[in-house]
Amino acid sequence: MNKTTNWVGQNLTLTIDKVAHGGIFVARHDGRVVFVSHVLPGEKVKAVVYEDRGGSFCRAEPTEILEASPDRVKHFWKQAGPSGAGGAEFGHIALARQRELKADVLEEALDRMAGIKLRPVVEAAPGDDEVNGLGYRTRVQLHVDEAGTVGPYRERSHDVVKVRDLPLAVEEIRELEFQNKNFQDVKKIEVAVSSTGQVQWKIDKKLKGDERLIERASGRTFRISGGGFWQVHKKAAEVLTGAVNEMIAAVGIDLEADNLDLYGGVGLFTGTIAAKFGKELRMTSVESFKVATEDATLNLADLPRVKAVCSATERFLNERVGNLDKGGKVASPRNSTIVLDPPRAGAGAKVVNQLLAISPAHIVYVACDPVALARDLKPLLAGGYELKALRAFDLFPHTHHVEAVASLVRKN
Ligand SMILES: C[S@@+](CC[C@H](N)C(=O)[O-])C[C@H]1O[C@@H](n2cnc3c(N)ncnc32)[C@H](O)[C@@H]1O
Repeated sequence: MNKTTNWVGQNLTLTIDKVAHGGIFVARHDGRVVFVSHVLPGEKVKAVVYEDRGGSFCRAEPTEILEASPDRVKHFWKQAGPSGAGGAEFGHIALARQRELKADVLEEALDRMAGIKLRPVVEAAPGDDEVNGLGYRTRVQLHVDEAGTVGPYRERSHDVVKVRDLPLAVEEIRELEFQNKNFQDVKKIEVAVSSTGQVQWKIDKKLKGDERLIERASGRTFRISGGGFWQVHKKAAEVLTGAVNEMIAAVGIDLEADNLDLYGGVGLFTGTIAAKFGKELRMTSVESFKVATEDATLNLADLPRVKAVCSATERFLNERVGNLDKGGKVASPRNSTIVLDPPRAGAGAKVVNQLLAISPAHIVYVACDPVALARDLKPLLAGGYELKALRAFDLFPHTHHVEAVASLVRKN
């Protein structure tokens, strides 16, 4: 076989080398890379190629495990696995080993993309080990097919898989048993439950149940109206606000400075930073979704020097950078702390350059994608910041996702 032959349908015998970003594993065959799902490093497998667009790599899934890794376990979800229900692509791996693999991905991304040499520890959320990392999702998206069957999509497809249970969902969602009901003329069902016991679901965007969810985290209450972002794992808000506050405590915060909470959602970080460091905190939460900004305004209403602004981060920072050029009416940004928690794609070059122009004393970057984080860290380190601390959390057990929080301090 060579590069000019399309390998789709070929059953290859492969030895798996290492994990790659995105929940897949790397093997080599006949001079090409084969990305294989549902396997483990060190395993010998037979795998069928399902995608080959030419070039240096193709994609395959296992048909037979010839030599299994000692870290392979029976998948907890019968309908998952190769070409099965999506969303539990690490479910065949012992939980502790899943975290090592996530650490491998983060370590490699930091080294390759930002030149950072660091072996992160991926920490479990409290209580997860006791329940094998199940029952944590407070938000679940299900799809409905033409026959009315409700379930997750089959991986790499838009086919709905009939499942009997949703083992990653919290008890309150599992008890609703949407997956055992039949819906006609519906496409999508989104379910969310709050830590204070409310249940909300949307059937093709039509809201049912509680109109607003009330959440508690790190000593504060937050309301979230339909569509607003809230962290998925039931312990995520506590874990992430704890990490952010710990990093801020280690560096210190100037409560008078022009502190910012970028991609602020309903005000989670602003509220919990104020709860820890004082209600006199000056901070602006910047969020592009109007409904979430309205929630943030209410959630932060008791904090006299806090503001929630509805704006794209890029546009907001543009104005701040413009003000610097004019001598600036706003409080000095040089002493400020900026927390940012962007979507999966990361902050990107434009926002990173704006941050460098503002040059705050401390940047706390909350990231849900290790590669996007590493890509954004590189120019920040080159621009005069030092990586003071980095913590990583397993807030999506049985998937490849990993959350990281990085603390960057201006060197001079
Ligand atoms: C990962 S969530 C974090 C929200 C919040 N920090 C939290 O933990 O609850 C990212 C948030 O950024 C918002 N967002 C997405 N793109 C944005 C942009 N360009 N500017 C400002 N906010 C944005 C989303 O609506 C979402 O609320």
